[in-house]
Amino acid sequence: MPISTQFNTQIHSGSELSKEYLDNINKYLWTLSPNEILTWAIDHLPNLYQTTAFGLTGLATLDMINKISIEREQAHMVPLIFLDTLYHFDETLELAQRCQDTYNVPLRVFKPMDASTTAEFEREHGTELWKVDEDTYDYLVKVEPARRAYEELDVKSVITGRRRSQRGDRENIPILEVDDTGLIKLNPLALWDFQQVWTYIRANEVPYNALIDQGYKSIGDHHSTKAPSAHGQEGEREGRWAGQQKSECGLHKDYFKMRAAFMAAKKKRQEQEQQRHQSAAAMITA
Ligand SMILES: Nc1ncnc2c1ncn2[C@@H]1O[C@H](COP(=O)(O)OS(=O)(=O)O)[C@@H](OP(=O)(O)O)[C@H]1O
Repeated sequence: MPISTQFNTQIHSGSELSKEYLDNINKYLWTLSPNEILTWAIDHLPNLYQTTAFGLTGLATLDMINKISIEREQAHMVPLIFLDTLYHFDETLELAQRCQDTYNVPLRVFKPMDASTTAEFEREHGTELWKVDEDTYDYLVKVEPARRAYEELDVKSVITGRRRSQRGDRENIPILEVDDTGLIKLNPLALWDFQQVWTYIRANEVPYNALIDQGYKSIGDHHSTKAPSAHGQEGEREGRWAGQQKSECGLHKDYFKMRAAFMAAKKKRQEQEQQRHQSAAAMITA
């Protein structure tokens, strides 16, 4: 693929990419196929990883990267990061293993900081934290583990499975962006719709989640992913946080805002706890 000379230089960090550069490169990447976008990214982006929950978009991307690696006679060129929230369906965990076996791809798994099992997490935070305080839940199971992964692995760029046709906050996502921490994010299939992804998966015999055959289209934590009705799921992400305003898990929101909200909620909980202790102590001494 002949790369426009304007974009044929190695990128070292997100902070060097101006808004003007991002506007221009997005116009350029827009003209390329996902395969060409990934090839460009592999050759030009620093410390590149793929972050995936093994959704259909991520799986198609994984397969494309695998084909590029085979063509270059190299081992799989982009390692995976999976954030294990401890509430994934068994089918998702099984798929993670199947992908590792099929593609021989390095997989790094990150769990919440203070728990490696659901029982441990629930001992610390109660049995339904996602209902009681969803922002704290998102921070603990996705936002903080992701940040820890990026720091530990010195990740400078990540590939995500977000697409415009998933609507909501994703309606206008660019192919290349830089987040508030300076992390470069590549959304190589941003312009594809569900049908294009599904056609690719079938045509290339890509492994996929067994729940898809039961009508699910987007799969997250089991407690917030609704089973499809008899007619299946119309909107691609309608089964996620169904009936709630929410449509994102926090992973793709501003990190510093999410952290500030988490710290504020923690401080409030500590103050309430302290007040309860003081009232209890006052009652005993009265
Ligand atoms: N648990 C976990 N681990 C690693 N990466 C993850 C995770 N959850 C979301 N993602 C990344 O976000 C992409 C979109 O995911 P979803 O559509 O499921 O939405 S959400 O992020 O959960 O709100 C998703 O795309 P896929 O690769 O298609 O799964 C990933 O790039």
